[in-house]
Amino acid sequence: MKKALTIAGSDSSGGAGIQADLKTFSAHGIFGMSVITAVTAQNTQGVFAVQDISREMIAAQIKAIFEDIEVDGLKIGMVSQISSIEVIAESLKNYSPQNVVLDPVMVSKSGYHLLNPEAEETLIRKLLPLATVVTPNIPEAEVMTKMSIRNLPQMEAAAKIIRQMGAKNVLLKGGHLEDDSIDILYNGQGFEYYASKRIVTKNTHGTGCTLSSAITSNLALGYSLDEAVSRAKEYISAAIEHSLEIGKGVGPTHHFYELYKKAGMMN
Ligand SMILES: Nc1ncnc2c1ncn2[C@@H]1O[C@H](COP(=O)(O)OP(=O)(O)O)[C@@H](O)[C@H]1O
Ligand SMILES: Cc1ncc(COP(=O)(O)OP(=O)(O)O)c(N)n1
Repeated sequence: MKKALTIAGSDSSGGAGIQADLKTFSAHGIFGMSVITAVTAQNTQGVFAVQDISREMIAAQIKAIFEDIEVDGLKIGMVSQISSIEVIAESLKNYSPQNVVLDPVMVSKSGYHLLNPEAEETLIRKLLPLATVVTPNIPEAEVMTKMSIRNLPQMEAAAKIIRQMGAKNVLLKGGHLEDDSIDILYNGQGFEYYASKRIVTKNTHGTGCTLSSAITSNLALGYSLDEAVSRAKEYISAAIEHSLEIGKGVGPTHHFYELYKKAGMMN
């Protein structure tokens, strides 16, 4: 059985973070493991508190896994502060992990700064070079490039700049634009495009986490990056199509049974 690890924050409401990642790994028939970087108190209406896990405990979790278990795919999600980023980068150097998907989580849809803005530069400098692919959304790409992104040509220009910052591949997600939802992958030579019809729903909590952990799952299963993204896009589209009216705010995507069967059967 293939094994994947998520290094990310816990979402008490289960829609994003570690919880979304583990559900996605399971749906793909992957054995999921976690290193928790922070515990958040959040629900469909907002983020109310965050407690960071100490750098010693983050290092100990990473060591415990890598010294014992083979990791076929690694996703890095919410990392809130400079010291956490530094310890993750230092620890991972000992293990040279393959198939690393970096979701540079910065601000939740409810507007909470999950990454301390002071840590943005450290995240780019320390984690980007470790990533097989980095998956910013439009606001994250705007922070990274300091440019405004409103259309496809601007997405392409931003992806080129982010790759120059040290990522091997850049998947810039278009979920925040108004038109059809198009994600673009840049590998330094050319672009691949992954388009889907915009699904009209308010329930999109955890879309970025789900997409990045689906890519990680597919890479762990041995798919090429292009195939991994293409399959992950199918997965997230179905999970949004069937998203749940849970809570009073932005409900979560749904890793429903048929989707488990589909992702699993496609293995
Ligand atoms: N309303 C939607 N309809 C279809 N796909 C969507 C929609 N919203 C987001 N997506 C897709 O979900 C994935 C996550 O995108 P995005 O919402 O931009 O990221 P994040 O959750 O990090 O803000 C991308 O593949 C994006 O294209
Ligand atoms: C613990 C935790 N990690 C990441 C996020 C952000 O998740 P995302 O998939 O980008 O979805 P939104 O929260 O923006 O809806 C999070 N909220 N919590």
